[in-house]
Amino acid sequence: MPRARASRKRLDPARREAVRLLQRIETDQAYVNRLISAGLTDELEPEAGRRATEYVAGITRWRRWLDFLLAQAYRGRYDKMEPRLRYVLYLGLYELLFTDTPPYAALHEAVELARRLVRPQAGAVVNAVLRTLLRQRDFLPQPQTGDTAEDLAIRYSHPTWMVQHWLARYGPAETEALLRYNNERPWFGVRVRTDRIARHVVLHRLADRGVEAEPSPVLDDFIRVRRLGPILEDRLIEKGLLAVQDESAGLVVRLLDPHPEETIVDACAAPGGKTTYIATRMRDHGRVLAFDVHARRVELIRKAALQQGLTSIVAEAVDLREVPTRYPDLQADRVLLDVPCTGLGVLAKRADLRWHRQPEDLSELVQLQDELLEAAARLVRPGGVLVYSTCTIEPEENEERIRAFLARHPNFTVERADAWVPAAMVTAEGFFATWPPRDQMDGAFAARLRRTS
Ligand SMILES: C[S@@+](CC[C@H](N)C(=O)[O-])C[C@H]1O[C@@H](n2cnc3c(N)ncnc32)[C@H](O)[C@@H]1O
Repeated sequence: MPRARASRKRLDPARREAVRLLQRIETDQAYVNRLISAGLTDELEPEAGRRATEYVAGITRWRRWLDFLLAQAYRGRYDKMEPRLRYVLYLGLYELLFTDTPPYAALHEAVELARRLVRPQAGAVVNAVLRTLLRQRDFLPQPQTGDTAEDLAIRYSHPTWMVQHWLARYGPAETEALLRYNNERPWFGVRVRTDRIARHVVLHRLADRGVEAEPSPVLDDFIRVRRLGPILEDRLIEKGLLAVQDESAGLVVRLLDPHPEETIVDACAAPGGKTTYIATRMRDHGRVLAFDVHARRVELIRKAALQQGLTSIVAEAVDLREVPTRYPDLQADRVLLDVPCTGLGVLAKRADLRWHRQPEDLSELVQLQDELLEAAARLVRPGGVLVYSTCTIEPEENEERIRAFLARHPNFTVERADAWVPAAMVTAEGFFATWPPRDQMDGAFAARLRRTS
């Protein structure tokens, strides 16, 4: 009998693992990216591990929209549904809406998961809910709360406060473009050590392996790839030939424009993505002093420097605010201050960040950003350069910090970014600012300031 045979079949390990991970995320408040690197069951085949993490990342991203649809189709009290049944429904609906899995297979797998991981009768519930939504797939119910921010936040699965924030600043069309971008599979930036391997050689090698990749249109030593897996498997990173780095981060280093033989301070440096690019641009001649307050993260800078064969980098665990007193004579040619920020420019890459951020984070971070700017400014020699950068699109952490800083420090002036980065990414005030849907990279900001006296 086909039914009896189907239920004896082994459950698909990737889907079973996805349900287990969803449970861990909810009960332990675990971060998705940490789980993905450390939490997978050991005996899982690599392909199943990849699929499980893709399910979990996608479901995490789309959770609010999935909840909305499931609540419409479920005949009981959705808010009282047992968590495990909800995870199975998330997975089934996610597969139906966002993957190439044939609908019949997605439905069948979800029903089997419910029968075996929840209880035999739960299969019927899953079958009914998913079939209802499958029938409506081309005209799904839409939120109509009467509040534009709330409707967009549900439809694109973001917290309402974030959408309110962006609507007020960017208007509905730009906000919707950003919300869409945050849910799409982004390009990943990869820096090529072009002093060791030509960019076109890397592109050919990736093409041979069927990896979608293209040269960066804005940086001659970067490429963009749709999947990082093959690069990691190829061990090109361990060999020091490639580094995963968003193009927006690369452009910040171009804006700093370090030269050989200079003394550079990378003031908030871990894990060292920009530090190693700075040293590479200096052909490893000069001094790059890399500070970070977290000792464990400082180890990552050292590891990256070693891997990439860069000896001009000296990394130290220290709170930046103590550096001017610890090293009263330190006067650098250039200082990069890549501050801790809300990270709201990188939501496309970090599936769960949107759910961890709170509006209150902003005021705390802004205060720290001001303090770090004060310390960094004291490390710049007269005539030297200070670059302040973030990976957020929030003006409070960007333009507003620089305007306030300039009001306190008349001996610093803005140098327009046009000479170092594409003009389309330069604001009227001369700052570097990317817009993810337009530039197809993370949202980032940087200001280049010159100390005049
Ligand atoms: C945006 S990340 C830096 C990313 C890094 N520049 C890169 O490109 O790889 C901000 C860093 O600031 C560090 N940080 C936070 N508070 C600090 C402080 N008071 N002093 C020094 N570093 C600090 C954090 O540990 C974090 O590594």
